Amino acid sequence: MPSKDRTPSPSLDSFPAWCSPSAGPSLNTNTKTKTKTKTPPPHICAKINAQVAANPALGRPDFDFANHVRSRAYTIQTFEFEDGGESAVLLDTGVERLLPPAFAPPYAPFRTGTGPGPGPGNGTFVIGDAGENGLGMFAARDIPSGALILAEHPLIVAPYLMGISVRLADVYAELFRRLSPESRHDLMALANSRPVGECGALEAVVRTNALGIQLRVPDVEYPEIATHRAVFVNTSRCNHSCGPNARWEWDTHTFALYLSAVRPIMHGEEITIQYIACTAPRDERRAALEALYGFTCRCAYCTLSPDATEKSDAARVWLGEFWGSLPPFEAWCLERGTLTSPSTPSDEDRSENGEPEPEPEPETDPRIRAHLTALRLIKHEQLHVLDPERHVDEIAMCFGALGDREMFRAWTRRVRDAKVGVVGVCSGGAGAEGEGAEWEGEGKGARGEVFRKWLERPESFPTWGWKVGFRDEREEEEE
Ligand SMILES: C[S@@+](CC[C@H](N)C(=O)[O-])C[C@H]1O[C@@H](n2cnc3c(N)ncnc32)[C@H](O)[C@@H]1O
Repeated sequence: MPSKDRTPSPSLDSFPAWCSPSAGPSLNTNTKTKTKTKTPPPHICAKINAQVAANPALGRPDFDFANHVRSRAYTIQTFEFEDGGESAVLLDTGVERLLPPAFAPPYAPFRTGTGPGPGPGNGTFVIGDAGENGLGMFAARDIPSGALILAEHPLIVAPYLMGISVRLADVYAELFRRLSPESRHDLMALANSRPVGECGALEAVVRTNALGIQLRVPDVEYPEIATHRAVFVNTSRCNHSCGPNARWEWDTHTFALYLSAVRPIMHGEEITIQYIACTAPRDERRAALEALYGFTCRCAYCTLSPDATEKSDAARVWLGEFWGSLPPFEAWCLERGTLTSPSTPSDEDRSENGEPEPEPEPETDPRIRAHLTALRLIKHEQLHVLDPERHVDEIAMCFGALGDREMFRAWTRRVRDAKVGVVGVCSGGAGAEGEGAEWEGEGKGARGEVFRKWLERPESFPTWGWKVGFRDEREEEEE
């Protein structure tokens, strides 16, 4: 039961594009040109290289800005979508070549925007007052875990790092000029948290509201950072929480973002996302949000008592390192390596967040114990963005490998309920209002069949009895 790997949304740094005059490729707004360029001054390259290397979200410790600039050429254009949306984009010509000739329609009910201020949303969310945090997005109905909240195209997209010799402000001004008056209005109505005078108003709005989307950069001599800044009318209204109840995913095929619930969200509850990965300790998270987005996080997980913060930090760091330190499933089947569990929060702590996961039996296998601990900590820290289903999946696989019919069936039912019974989209569609709209499941047929087969005949599960088999073989060898 392999589950889909999700990469965390990368955070955005705040250093300016290289602005040295007449040394980088120029911005060509009409044609796709490749300009021979001089290498930027070494002090600029060194500064940018250091900043990229220091940002783990970019994953490029070896980045070389001089090479990057030498191989760059950009186009600037407006995409108009059949659903009425529009995006003004500045793209590397290599990125642009990889885009489909026409974008597929979004996979789901779509709404381009709700206007600049508090508004009706799409029947699933509304934009409203979030107190000290300004405006925010709120659930306009109960939203089940896994359900899609909205899909939307970005208003503006530009590379995070531009090897370009024009001022960043001019790039954004040109993108802005290409938008319709409504889109310009929506864009400039978004929040601005940058200090006055740090940069122009437009750039400040982009920096405050941009999410880091990934657009692959192909066939260039020096493959570069795929992170691009993208600003959205609605999703950019979502405030950050270190225990968010929603996640967004970018899809290049439809050139759209999909926002979905990671746990049930109650009617009226604020819909939050994470701007940075939230498995770092509190002080690191706060410092990153301060540096990257210019605000001090006020979420419930950043304002715990010192004692609770210490426990929360330990749990988050442990969860963040979990998959990297877990020996491969096959190695576990061969009994090579285990993963030790950290100390877990006490029962009283856990009761705040609903029913705790059941304590594992003392004789439970260490790998299964570790997954159970992870599930408990995810629930306690409200870190459902970390995919609790992945742990449920693995627990079912482990019980399968151990040949434990009862537990395999119990956990496989949980996997099935999460994957098959799960809601997909709000069938009321864009603009559906009131109680009439229903949540539809997806993929019930074929996937449901597979689960039925495994539940009826656990031996048909691909890795059934593996661990027992290897143990028996070893015992025979030893004899
Ligand atoms: C992308 S905007 C989010 C929408 C914004 N609240 C609005 O009024 O449009 C980001 C800004 O919202 C505020 N914000 C978001 N999450 C916050 C949090 N957890 N704590 C404090 N301020 C937050 C900060 O001012 C931040 O710069």
